[in-house]
Amino acid sequence: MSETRIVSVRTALGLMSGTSMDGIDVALVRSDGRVIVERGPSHLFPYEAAFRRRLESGLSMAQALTGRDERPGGLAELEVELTDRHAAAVDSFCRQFAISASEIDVIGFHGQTVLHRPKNALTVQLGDGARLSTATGIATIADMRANDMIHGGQGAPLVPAYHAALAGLIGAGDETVAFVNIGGIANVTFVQPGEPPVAFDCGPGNALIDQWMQEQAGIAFDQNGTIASEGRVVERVLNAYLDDPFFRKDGPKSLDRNDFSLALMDGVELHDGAATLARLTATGILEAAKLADILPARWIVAGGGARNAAIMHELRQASGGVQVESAEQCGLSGDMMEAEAWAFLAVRSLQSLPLTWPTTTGVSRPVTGGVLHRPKGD
Ligand SMILES: Nc1ncnc2c1ncn2[C@@H]1O[C@H](COP(=O)(O)OP(=O)(O)OP(=O)(O)O)[C@@H](O)[C@H]1O
Ligand SMILES: CC(=O)N[C@H]1[C@@H]2OC[C@@H](O2)[C@@H](O)[C@@H]1O[C@H](C)C(=O)O
Repeated sequence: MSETRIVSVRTALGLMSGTSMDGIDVALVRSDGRVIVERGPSHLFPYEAAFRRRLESGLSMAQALTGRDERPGGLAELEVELTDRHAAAVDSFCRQFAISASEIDVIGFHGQTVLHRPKNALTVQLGDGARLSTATGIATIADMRANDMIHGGQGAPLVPAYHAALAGLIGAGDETVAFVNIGGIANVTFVQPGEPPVAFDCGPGNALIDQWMQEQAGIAFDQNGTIASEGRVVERVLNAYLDDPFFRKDGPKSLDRNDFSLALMDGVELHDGAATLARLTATGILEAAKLADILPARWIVAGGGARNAAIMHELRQASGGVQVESAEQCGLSGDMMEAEAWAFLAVRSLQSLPLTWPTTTGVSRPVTGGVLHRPKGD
């Protein structure tokens, strides 16, 4: 009798509170952990300015942490509030899309990164998986970065496993596709046929631009890159940023939100500063292909930075004729890709499939990850 492998398709909800700290992205994905069966609805639940400021102060408090589970000062309280906001987002999402919690097999819960020090094998995400599971009544996988670090990995990026599956979904075939995420930090994944993904963080994304806009103009971000489009790149400042050894280092490598600052921007005018930082982001992305020595057939750009026309213009100018598309142009969601990824990773975690590879985080061997929490009383 021939053995039939039964692969179960799970319905998963991914929850992402990214480094830009703009809110909670929620996305539903159906998958067997290898193939994306369906990309379901998704929604952003934005943080109001006051909570965003509390998260920013959480980042400052976290500077002193030496262990992943330490929660001194206001961090414990902040973690409870953050978790409860995620539970409320799940509840609103289910109501909005008429989904019953019982239809969701698993939640992939990222939490909020408050500290990332790969050199010290330390990455800290606020978010209480047990509390979220009990509040929602849904099995929850949290702490997906931890096992990677235990096995010598950077703990980031984790989204490449999903990029690889997306390449299958869009029918990339024999082509090498580069997926770019321009979030608070930018990261790139090269998906080559028949190979594990090659990925790393490649430089600042929107976080630095947002800080610049806030500091210089009192506004949260450079909408559509309009300010940058009216400025001129200050080569002296650009080169000073690019002098950072990070840009010459081969991957795997990952960044903390605070690894780059505005310290080099002294004396720069608002528009020129925005233009310079947009060029910096684009340069970091394109340099990644040189560092990896991979020539992609196309670049697919996701994350909030894909809406910054100045960054997209810079990428297209300097890509050497290689097509640069937004995720939407490929029928994907640029805003929700990471939340979808966390749903997909949760299914992989349930099946003990690898979340990371030596080529994505530098982990010693492909490893799974995540900690499963079941609702109390189940
Ligand atoms: N219309 C727009 N024009 C320009 N920039 C935009 C626009 N919409 C969003 N952004 C930028 O995108 C950011 C949010 O990006 P995104 O949600 O991808 O980041 P994140 O997921 O928090 O970060 P990360 O991927 O690093 O965890 C905003 O802070 C803003 O800078
Ligand atoms: C430690 C951490 O939260 N890193 C984030 C951050 O934001 C972008 C980049 O830096 C990436 O490495 C990672 O997030 C994505 C979702 C990832 O792990 O793939």
